Amino acid sequence: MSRQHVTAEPPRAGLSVQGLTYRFDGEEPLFEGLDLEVPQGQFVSIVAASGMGKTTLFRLLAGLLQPDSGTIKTASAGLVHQEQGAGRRTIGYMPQRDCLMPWRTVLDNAAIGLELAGVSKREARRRVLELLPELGLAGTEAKYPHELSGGMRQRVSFLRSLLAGGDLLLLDEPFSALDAMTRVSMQQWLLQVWEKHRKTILFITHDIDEALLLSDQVLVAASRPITRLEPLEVDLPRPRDYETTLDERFVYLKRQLLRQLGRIAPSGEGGGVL
Ligand SMILES: Nc1ncnc2c1ncn2[C@@H]1O[C@H](COP(=O)(O)OP(=O)(O)OP(=O)(O)O)[C@@H](O)[C@H]1O
Repeated sequence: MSRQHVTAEPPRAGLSVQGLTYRFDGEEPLFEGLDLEVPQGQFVSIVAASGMGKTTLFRLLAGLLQPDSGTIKTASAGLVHQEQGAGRRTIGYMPQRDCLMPWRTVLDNAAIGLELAGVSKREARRRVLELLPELGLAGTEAKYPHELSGGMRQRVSFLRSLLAGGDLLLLDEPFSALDAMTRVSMQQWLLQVWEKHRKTILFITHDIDEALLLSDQVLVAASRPITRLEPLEVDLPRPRDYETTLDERFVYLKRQLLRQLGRIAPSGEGGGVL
């Protein structure tokens, strides 16, 4: 993309949040006047300490909770919390645990988001079968969740969100329950899938290396209530793979990010996972 083009046409927002304020009944506020803009097709991660409200933010974005005030818009859905049905259908929400239904096969688990959005069972199954090989799930369509590894279950869960989410995917610590080796291979897998589909992704993680490896931008929440998210641009070239984590630039960005997080972690704590 040329510089001139970027100047003339700023990227369209995949997600635009303005003035978001929310508190649970009788609790301290979690968000106060929060603005958040995610350009369409970007991969953006949110890193924050436990209990700051990341999952609550996703539930607000998905339309599962109603903000006290503020607006939430996606590229095609318009106002999420006012056009509830339409808003929910265009956002794919992948929670921490895979939530696959044990009595449904891979095919039917992956297809359910489309079916709930009104797509016929036949068409939903066709779309799932088309994507299974690309997602490393060829030949698993008739299997049940208990017959799959943890990584495979997360791939099925991701596929369900990918198919259901028109233009925005919310991924809430999708790899946190996986062992270290599987986690690394799932990160590489997600990079490849995302580079092909280029959906707008908002990704929650406690893992700094994971955030830097995957993202175009990392957002840091430094204080509670969250009034702003401090951005760090991750200008590492793509395609990326695990070797990217050894680049000098990666290490530089990691230092920057740790500094930003220093505001919420005691100084001297330089670990990779919050
Ligand atoms: N239904 C609820 N009613 C009241 N308080 C809640 C409810 N759900 C969450 N909370 C509180 O809101 C705060 C934020 O919770 P949330 O799960 O969004 O945090 P988080 O940043 O995702 O945490 P973690 O990283 O540990 O998953 C916590 O203090 C939590 O106890």
